Amino acid sequence: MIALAPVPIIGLASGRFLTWIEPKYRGIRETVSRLNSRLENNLGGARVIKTFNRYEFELDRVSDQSDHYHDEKVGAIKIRRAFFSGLRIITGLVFVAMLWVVGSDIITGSSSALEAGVVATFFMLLRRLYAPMRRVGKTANKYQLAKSSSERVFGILGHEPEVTSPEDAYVPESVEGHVEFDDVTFSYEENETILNGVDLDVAAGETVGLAGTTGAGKSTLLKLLPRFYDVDDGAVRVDGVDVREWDLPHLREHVGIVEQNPYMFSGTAEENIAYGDLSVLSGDDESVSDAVVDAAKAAEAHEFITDLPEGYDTEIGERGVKLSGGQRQRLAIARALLNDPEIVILDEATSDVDTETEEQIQQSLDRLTADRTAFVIAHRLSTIKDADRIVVMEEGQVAETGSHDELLRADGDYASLWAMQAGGSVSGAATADD
Ligand SMILES: Nc1ncnc2c1ncn2[C@@H]1O[C@H](COP(=O)(O)OP(=O)(O)OP(=O)(O)O)[C@@H](O)[C@H]1O
Repeated sequence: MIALAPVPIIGLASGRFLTWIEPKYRGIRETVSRLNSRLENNLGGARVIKTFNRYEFELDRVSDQSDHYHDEKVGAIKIRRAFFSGLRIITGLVFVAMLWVVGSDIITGSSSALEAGVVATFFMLLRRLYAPMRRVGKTANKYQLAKSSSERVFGILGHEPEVTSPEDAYVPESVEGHVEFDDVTFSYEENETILNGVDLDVAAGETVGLAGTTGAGKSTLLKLLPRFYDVDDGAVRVDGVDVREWDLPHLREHVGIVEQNPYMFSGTAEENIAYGDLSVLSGDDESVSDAVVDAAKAAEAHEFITDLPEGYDTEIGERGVKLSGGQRQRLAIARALLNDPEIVILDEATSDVDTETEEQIQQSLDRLTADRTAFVIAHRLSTIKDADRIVVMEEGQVAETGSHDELLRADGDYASLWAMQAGGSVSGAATADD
């Protein structure tokens, strides 16, 4: 009975231990993830930190997070140490008590059943009984540690995407590229309407330029087309079918996007262009795919790529850090050309580049938008001057539509934006162009 006395005590203590250690382990996971994201931010924003000389500030913020992590970790270690030491003390004390009782029995000869050899064997077996009992505690500890880690992992894995394909999704045999925004209302946050009743019918093959003051909702409107978000009210239709009824991968395959600051993966120039259509990669390291070269030529990117140290095989580094903004844009246009979508979205593709680069990008854009439905958001109005139609957005609504000449004659928002740019307050490009 003395030998078995620790069993219920260890069982109870293990139960208490689990409830004490659980919040500590969860705290450790949370603080370490905050510390990691702070470090990642610092690495990603290293240039901004250097520019503003914010070493000390960032060091303090990292130290703060590091201290929180340290405190949580030390808290867990204290509980763990108390628990495991407690287990050893309990089993040790029982061992001593057993020695005392049995030993004195043998010495005094009061128990005829106990011989020294039997007692020695009994104590050896007792050690074998206590070792797994202590292991129960260790297993409980590992279980709790794994539980708090897996809660975080499965929390992410189990996250349901808000935008998914419906059952019996629409899969088109061919796509024309007719796009309708029908009374579209949208907000990112509740009660903060960003788009308010936008109506826009764009024929297949038409090029629409979007203009308007910053924050008017131009980018947001176009994010609804490949379903990065869903409308709150109204509908976005492609070829007469609501995008929410489309098979999502098919929809996105037919909508190409060139962002102002396109993302480049670490890898070669060829691989980054081929991302638009991975089937063109032959797997042969020696030769460059003809389709990639054709796309690069159409995007005015071939020349600078062949000037790179290893041409198309040059590693352009994580996020394309070895390329200029204009070069990255042309690679992104080549990537989109290779995918050959029926609908393209170009978001402010010509801002922030010099005049020569702008001309090259303009040429590649013209090739990209030809024979496709195209939406071009541009801060430099010269980029969209020749669009079939220009849509001016203000405060989440369509304020004006028409051709460049019609809008100038109407003397509204577009005319004043144009006059402002021609006056050189935004960029000199419009002046030169006009
Ligand atoms: N992911 C987001 N979450 C919450 N609000 C957002 C998000 N993206 C944009 N907004 C808000 O939506 C409004 C419209 O932004 P949007 O980027 O569509 O404007 P824009 O007309 O394209 O502006 P710009 O010409 O400066 O790019 C802005 O007030 C912006 O703060």
